[in-house]
Amino acid sequence: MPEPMPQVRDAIEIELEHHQQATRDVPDRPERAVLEVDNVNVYYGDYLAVRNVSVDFGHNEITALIGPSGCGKSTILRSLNRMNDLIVGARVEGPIRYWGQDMYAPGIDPIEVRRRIGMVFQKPNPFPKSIYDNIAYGPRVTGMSVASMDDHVEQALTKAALWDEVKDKLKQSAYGLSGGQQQRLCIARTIAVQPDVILMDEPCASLDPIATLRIEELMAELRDQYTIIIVTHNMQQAARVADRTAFFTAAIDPDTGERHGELVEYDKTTKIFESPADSRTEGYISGRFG
Ligand SMILES: Nc1ncnc2c1ncn2[C@@H]1O[C@H](COP(=O)(O)OP(=O)(O)OP(=O)(O)O)[C@@H](O)[C@H]1O
Repeated sequence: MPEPMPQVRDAIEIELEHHQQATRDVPDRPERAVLEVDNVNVYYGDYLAVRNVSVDFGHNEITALIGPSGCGKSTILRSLNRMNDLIVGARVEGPIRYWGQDMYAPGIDPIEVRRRIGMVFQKPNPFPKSIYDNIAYGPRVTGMSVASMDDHVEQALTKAALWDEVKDKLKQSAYGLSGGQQQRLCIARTIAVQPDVILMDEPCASLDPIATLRIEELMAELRDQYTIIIVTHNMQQAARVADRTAFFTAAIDPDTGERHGELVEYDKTTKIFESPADSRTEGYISGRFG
């Protein structure tokens, strides 16, 4: 096997060292799966975007989905809380179980699925409302029973490590916050409806390095209470924050010439970056392709 590019390798090794100091022991396999993706295909119209994906996401773990552009990371992420339902022509085939229940079964309310499995997007997208109302909105519209909305807002902002920065301006517009603060507000807004899984689609892609670090620290704090699944293009970020990593790629079907995304390898993050089982993973993490 050819030697990895040294600078990419060195950077990841430094992050892994940081990761090992900062994270707990991770069992070889998730002990309790919150979400089980069982041989799933996802289509857009007739196009099979991702095929035969099977993966169990562990409770109170952070899992990173990595891989080259177009391999289906966001497609899989969106299928984990039925966000693909909102895309015309998108279709998920095969069960995805949330605590053992097929979330695509008839009679399952997709709104309730999205309350329990929240999502944070690449670009911070606060509502055009005050900081307070951004947080209070979800509990109000879902009719959540909250003893004191003021306390509830404070708790969500505290969990998202934003309270101290905004406590004196709760009635001001969320648009007055910095990008990193807006992203933490969006995390607080997700937390406010009491999910147990938080999906993050490149949550730091539009943030500077300091704001990125705050979000990564926040993820580590939230892991004790939530299960986090993050799509990232940044391999150092995966090495820093994730307990487990799933590597996807896109392969061309020789019969049809179409590209389909597939899961190549899923394992503990240290294993993926230090001794991957598949040469395609090795090629990607060492920067030889992708
Ligand atoms: N709304 C859509 N309609 C049709 N095809 C789509 C749609 N969204 C994604 N695709 C296709 O599905 C495949 C997987 O895309 P997806 O965005 O999930 O990949 P990705 O790995 O998240 O990519 P990136 O890293 O560039 O965000 C691609 O071929 C893409 O063009």
